[in-house]
Amino acid sequence: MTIAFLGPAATFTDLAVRKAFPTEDRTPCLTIPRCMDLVVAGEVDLAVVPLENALEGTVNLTIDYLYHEANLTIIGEIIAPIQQHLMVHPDHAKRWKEVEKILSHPHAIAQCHKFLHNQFPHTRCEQSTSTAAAAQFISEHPEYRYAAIGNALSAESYQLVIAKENIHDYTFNHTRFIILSKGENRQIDLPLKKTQDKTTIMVTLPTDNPGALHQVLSAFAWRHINLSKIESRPLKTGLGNYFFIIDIGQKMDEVLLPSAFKEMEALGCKVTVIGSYSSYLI
Ligand SMILES: O=C(O)C(=O)Cc1ccccc1
Repeated sequence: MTIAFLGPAATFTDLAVRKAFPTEDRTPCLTIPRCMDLVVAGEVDLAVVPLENALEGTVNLTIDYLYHEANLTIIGEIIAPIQQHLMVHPDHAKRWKEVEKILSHPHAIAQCHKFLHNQFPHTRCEQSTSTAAAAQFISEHPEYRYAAIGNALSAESYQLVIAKENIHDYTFNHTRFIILSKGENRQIDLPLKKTQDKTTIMVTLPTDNPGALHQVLSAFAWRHINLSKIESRPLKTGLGNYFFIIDIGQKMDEVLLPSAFKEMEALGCKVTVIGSYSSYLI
C-alpha cells in the first residue's frame, strides 16, 4: 500500500503516517490538494492530511478541497501531540537570537504566535509549504541567517540544531489528521490506541426555511446523538452562503443516523456522509 502525505520527509503528517502505517510505502507531496489528487487518480491508495489543530483550528484548505474538489471518504483519524521547536543551521547555533527570518507552515507559525511576538518582535515570518520544507531550506542555505519552526525529527533529518524547545504557546497542542480513501468506506485497523467512533457529514441548508439550522440540531438532540463539532465554511457562491461540517460521536448505523439524515433532507437540507470511522491517538 502507498500513502500520500504533506512532505518532504519529517513533517508532522509524516510522523503520524510512520506511527499509523509503519511498514507501508510513503509518497511525499508538495501540497494537501496534491495528496488528495493522487488518491482520486488512483496513483496511491490513501492520503493522510491535517484537518484541525487544537490551537489554530481547522485547516481550511483540507475541508474546502474535500467539499469542492475531491470526492474522497474519511476512513480513519489520527490525533497526534504537536511540539514545535525553533531550529537553525549549525553555523548559526551560537547567534540564533539574531536570525533575520523565521520560516514554517502557517499553522506552525500560528501555534507559536505569543513566543514570536515576545522573543522576535522585529523578525519577519515567512510561510513555507510545510515545517519540514522550512527545515530543508535552512539546511540547504547556510548563507542565510534564518530559523525554522518544526518537530525534532525534522531537525535531526536535516542536520539542524534545536535552539529553543517547545515554543508552542499552549501545552495542550494536538492535531487531527484524516486518512482518505477513494470509493466506498474501507475498514482499517491501525497499531494505535482506538479512542472513539465518528461519522462526519457535510450539510447545506435550504435558503427558504428560517430556523433550519435549529431544526437540524434538534434532529440530533431528541435522538440523544452527540455532536463533537459543527463548523461553517463559505460555499464560495456569495457572502452569507455556507456549508456545515458536523462531527457525530458514533459510527453510521442502520436506523438512528439514517432517520436523522432523512429528517434533515425533509427540511430541504443536502446531507453528504464523508466518512464513518475510528479515531486513534498517538
Ligand atoms: O507542516 C507540517 O509539518 C505538517 O504536517 C502540517 C502541520 C503543521 C503544523 C501542525 C500540524 C501539521
